[in-house]
Amino acid sequence: MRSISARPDPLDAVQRLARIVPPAARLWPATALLVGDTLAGIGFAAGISGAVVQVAAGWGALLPWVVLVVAAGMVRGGCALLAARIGAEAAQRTKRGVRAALVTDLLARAPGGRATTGTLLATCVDEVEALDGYVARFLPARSAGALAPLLVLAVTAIASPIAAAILGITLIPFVAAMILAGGAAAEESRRQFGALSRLSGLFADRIRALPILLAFGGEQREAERLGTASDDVALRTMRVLRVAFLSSASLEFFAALSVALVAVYAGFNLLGLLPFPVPEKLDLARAFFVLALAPEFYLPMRRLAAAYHDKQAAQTAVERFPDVLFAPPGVTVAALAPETAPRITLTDVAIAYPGSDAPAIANVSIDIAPCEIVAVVGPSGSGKSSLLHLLLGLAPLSAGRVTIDGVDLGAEISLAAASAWVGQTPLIIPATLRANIALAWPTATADEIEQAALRAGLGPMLAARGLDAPIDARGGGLSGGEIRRIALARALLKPSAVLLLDEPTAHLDQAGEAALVETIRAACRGSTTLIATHSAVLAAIADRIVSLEPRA
Ligand SMILES: Nc1ncnc2c1ncn2[C@@H]1O[C@H](COP(=O)(O)OP(=O)(O)OP(=O)(O)O)[C@@H](O)[C@H]1O
Repeated sequence: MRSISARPDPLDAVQRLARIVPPAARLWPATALLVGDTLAGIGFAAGISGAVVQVAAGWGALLPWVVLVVAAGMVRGGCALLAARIGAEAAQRTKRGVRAALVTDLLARAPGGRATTGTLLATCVDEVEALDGYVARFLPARSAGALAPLLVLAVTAIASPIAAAILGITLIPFVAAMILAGGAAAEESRRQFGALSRLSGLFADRIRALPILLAFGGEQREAERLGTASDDVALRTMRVLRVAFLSSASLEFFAALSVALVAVYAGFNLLGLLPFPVPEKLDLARAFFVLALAPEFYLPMRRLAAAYHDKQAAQTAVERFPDVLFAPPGVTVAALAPETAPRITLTDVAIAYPGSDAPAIANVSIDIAPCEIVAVVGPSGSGKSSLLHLLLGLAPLSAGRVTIDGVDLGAEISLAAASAWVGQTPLIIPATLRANIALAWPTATADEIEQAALRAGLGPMLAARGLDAPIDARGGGLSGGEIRRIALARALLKPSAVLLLDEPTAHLDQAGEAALVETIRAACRGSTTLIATHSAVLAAIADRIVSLEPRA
């Protein structure tokens, strides 16, 4: 059995992020490097203060401090570089995993729903990209931001407890500004994502529909809609930038204020000019040390503040991901894959699509013996395709029971893995004819693909253009009949115990249909087969004909 989908679980953005990104603890090498950067910063400050004190004592006394300054500077550069690389690699892995899960979900998804191809594309490309900064920068910066300032505070307190107290007090407005800016950024970021997704969706869908738009003269109207959507993105982006600049300006202000206060205190203490008594007397080395160290106190938090926007963007993005990505492990939809032709039994089956008032079919009972061929006929809209989709897990079973060799085909089990399927609107991918046919059975040999193509009646096309003829995403250069034949070649290629054929001879002339009917008759041998058709010639090859009545 194969896991193909899962039951959604209502989670908020924070819980969703926790499900799909690596825990911060797993980014410990990047965090350790950022803390290492702070330790090197302490060494740098010690080197500066030592050098200042020794500057009059000559090169011999100065040299060790200069070496300390240079070494600390190099360590800082190395730490920053390595932390960025580790974070980027973790982000890359996360994005790859999420995109793979999203695409798997989209491939297993029933057709329909409100999301368009364009918006789904925007989710897979742009919105997954929003996880990059969160994993690469925010998570390591958050852990380091909790640890590194405490280290600096402790070392500062050893040199000057009052300078440490000044740093601690100025932290209050800094954190308050961070929280306020974060809240505003979240809202703007959410709006920007919505606008970006609308634009990407609109653009991708209009490009796909370009020939139709041109044919109906709708290009001007659609160009205007795209223009309005782009203006909206530009406006939202400027608002996000405005909040980002305002918040970073306010944070820089409090950080600079804190360094200035420490500088004034250290200077006045050194000169003995403080207008109030303090329980410590700083010498030049300690005064310089606390002054050089003060910016280090805010550096990890400024790094965190800079990455805070990444967190908001990631939270907004995960809110838009499909619920199925966050299902707890273990709850999955499985695919039945019997190796020999199974008995398929439908008892009082009904299919009601979400949002539809009337069911597409109701009270349908059919018992199909192993290897039996059943033709399903009925007027347009009577539910023939829906019946086939039900077995593939693409339509909901609303009432009744479907069993495959006695095993219930419930909401969580489909026959897709065991079936060869010819749908009414076959998917054509922008690739060669060979790749399009091999889609159904990627491990097929070149000879098997060619045989399937010939049996499906693609001989003339093969002779004229060959199996490596390129096909575009719209199936340009293919006739309706050729697209049908490609779909049939796929079904012939895939070894399967169940054949589900939905109008396989539509778009074919009489001679073409007659030739294909023979191929289909041969292909059905050894499989349990359901054929939805309007063609009396095709229905005639069936062992039994089941007629569906139109629903009022
Ligand atoms: N995904 C869907 N969501 C909502 N309604 C649907 C969906 N698919 C089909 N329907 C509706 O279910 C009914 C049966 O459609 P279905 O395509 O199964 O009929 P059909 O007999 O195969 O028609 P045709 O012969 O024209 O192919 C129709 O009223 C259709 O509008």
